[in-house]
Amino acid sequence: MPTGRYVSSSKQFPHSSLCQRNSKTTKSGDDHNDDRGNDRAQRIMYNQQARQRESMRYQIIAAEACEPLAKRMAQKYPDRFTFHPTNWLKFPDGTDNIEIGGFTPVNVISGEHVLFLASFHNNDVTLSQFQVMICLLQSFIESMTVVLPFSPVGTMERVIREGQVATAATYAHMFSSLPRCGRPTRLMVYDLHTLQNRFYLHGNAVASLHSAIPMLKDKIKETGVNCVAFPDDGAAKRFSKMFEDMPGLEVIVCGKTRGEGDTRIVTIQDGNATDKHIVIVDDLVQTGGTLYETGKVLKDAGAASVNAFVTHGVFPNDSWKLFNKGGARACFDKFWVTNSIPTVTDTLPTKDGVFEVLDLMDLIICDLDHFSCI
Ligand SMILES: O=P(O)(O)OC[C@H]1O[C@H](OP(=O)(O)OP(=O)(O)O)[C@H](O)[C@@H]1O
Repeated sequence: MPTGRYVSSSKQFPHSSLCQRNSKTTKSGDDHNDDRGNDRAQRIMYNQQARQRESMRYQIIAAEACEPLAKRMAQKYPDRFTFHPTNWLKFPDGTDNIEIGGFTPVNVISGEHVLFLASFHNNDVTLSQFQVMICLLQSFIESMTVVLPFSPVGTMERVIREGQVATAATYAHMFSSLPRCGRPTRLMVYDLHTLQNRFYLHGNAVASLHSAIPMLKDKIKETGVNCVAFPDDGAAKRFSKMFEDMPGLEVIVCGKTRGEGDTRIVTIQDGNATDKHIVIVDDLVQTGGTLYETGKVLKDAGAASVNAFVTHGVFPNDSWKLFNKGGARACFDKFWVTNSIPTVTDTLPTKDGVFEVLDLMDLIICDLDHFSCI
């Protein structure tokens, strides 16, 4: 049973290398500013607040698909996270019969900071999770942070005909209408399709936007990749600034138009692929048409090797099979994807060397303490 909201300083969360990259807030102030008394006092206060945030402890409630992640977090940092399994049951008529963990035999949730690990991989589980979020927010909790690594409706943010439903906006409406526990719900999302979607939230929910690109940068340093390629202008605008601290890394920007079905027409707009070891970077893969056409164009232009990275492997209808060894689109040496959609990436074959699933756990834990990482 938790004994307080914060762990003692001797049990603070140990920084991972991912956190150290963002650890400006926890470093002591530079001496050359000592003469500016106000600045120094402000900095000390800021650092104290940052340290307090890093030692904040959370009670974890997780969607069924996120239970393995919740267990791993609690196992690795038991002073910081306590996981309470929830019974996601159904009545015979298919309606929810849920019992949230941590309330019986003793209520250890009320008065605490709750971390809700969410996965919206279909409408049924999404509705169940909204019901649990409402119930938690009505249970006198101190705060609620929802980690939804992949927002599946991110691409449905606009309509071209009256009557179509922009589900990015309607989901945001549902989040915004959640009860308030005293402060707004923090919604942590990774590599949201379009950044402006954050402004669809209002009222009782605030978006906290994060990126998995730091994990790709580690892979670039480990391998011989010396060039990043963006399949379209949107991806270039979205991600290119995140690589500015890697001097020597070449950049290629492509242009994409969509045809019928999964037809994509890709052309190189800027940059030279000759003899480069390239990684194509995008937020998500669905049919794989975008990545495949980009890979083909880069190889035709003389690339020495081509790899792919996406944060979200959506892969409807097992479209990943085409990229696996022997598949009709097996054009990548490595295909990196995070486990933001565990129901999909847990099924990816990783033994034959094409797919590598990057674990978001340490990044999520680090990002809990750093509010703007885009
Ligand atoms: O694997 P695929 O089926 O090719 O889909 C993946 C592509 O779809 C999305 O872009 P989209 O073309 O929707 O961008 P837009 O918002 O500019 O239309 C996403 O950013 C990828 O580039």
